[in-house]
Amino acid sequence: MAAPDRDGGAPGGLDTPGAAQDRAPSVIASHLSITYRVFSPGRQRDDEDEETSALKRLLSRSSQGVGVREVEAVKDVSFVAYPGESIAVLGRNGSGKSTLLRTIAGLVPPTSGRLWLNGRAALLGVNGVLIAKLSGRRNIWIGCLAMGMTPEEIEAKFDDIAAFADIGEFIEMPMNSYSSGMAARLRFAISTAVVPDILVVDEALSTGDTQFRDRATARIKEIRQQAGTVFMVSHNPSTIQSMCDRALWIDGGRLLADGLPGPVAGLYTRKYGEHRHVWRERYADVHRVIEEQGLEAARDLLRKYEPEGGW
Ligand SMILES: Nc1ncnc2c1ncn2[C@@H]1O[C@H](COP(=O)(O)OP(=O)(O)OP(=O)(O)O)[C@@H](O)[C@H]1O
Repeated sequence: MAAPDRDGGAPGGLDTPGAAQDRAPSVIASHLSITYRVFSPGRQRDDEDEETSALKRLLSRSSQGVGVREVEAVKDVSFVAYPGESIAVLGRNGSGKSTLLRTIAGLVPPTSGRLWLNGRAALLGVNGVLIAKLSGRRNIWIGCLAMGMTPEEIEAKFDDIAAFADIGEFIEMPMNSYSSGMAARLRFAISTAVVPDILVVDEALSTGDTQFRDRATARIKEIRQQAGTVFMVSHNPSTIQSMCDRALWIDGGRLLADGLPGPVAGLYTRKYGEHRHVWRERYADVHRVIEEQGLEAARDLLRKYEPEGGW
């Protein structure tokens, strides 16, 4: 398939970053649309409970009240990504970011348009396969096997994964005894044990302490240096600026802008102001600082966030 024009889906008119355009693209999305079909069980009779009513209508196959609703989550999105790029996907709640990323990771099929991947894509996060009542050690095995590693590869990488997760003796304890930060570190360590050609990160970096974030950032840089392409959803402007060299702004399922992270994040912020995601991240930062450095440090941080004219 011929590569579509790089600016084809980015009516924002922003300069696109100077990626390694002499290299073959890693991802080409051409007029990509993704629609969910949601079964809606229709109206419930007054004299029946919800479950019975839905079941009856299902079994009777009556068309009355039973419907399929379509949700167009991603609409006519086109872009070309290159190895070594780290691309932030910005957008409000429900704008289609996760759907786009899940499609890139091969988890949701496109409804129309074309998606071409040069290499293996992996969604960061092995949540679905890990078993909370089993130990970290067992979960490393389970997660790595699920990612297609051979037992020999797991043996060879095991110590590195455990060291990256930095959970000490907890490795022998069930995962449900971990703090959220420990669990996040373990998941991240497992997920990045093999370097995929295309890494898809959906909010994984919003958990964990500052130190872990730094290590996670370094690990993502390493992946990029090994010629991987990274896509990540982030609502945090500083993460976007420090970790990404390109940003896609998805609004109502459409690609509104595609360009350097600064200008795209600037446009986004101008349209939506301080979106509540930013504040959610800030609250999380404040809580973390309280735990790690105490109240006084958290107060300093809050002062930094204080809007002009005060609270
Ligand atoms: N599995 C699903 N079945 C039906 N509709 C879905 C499904 N997943 C998402 N949607 C719908 O698709 C649209 C896009 O959702 P998506 O999760 O991709 O947005 P998002 O930008 O990632 O949102 P958020 O920032 O809240 O995570 C929304 O209207 C959502 O309700």
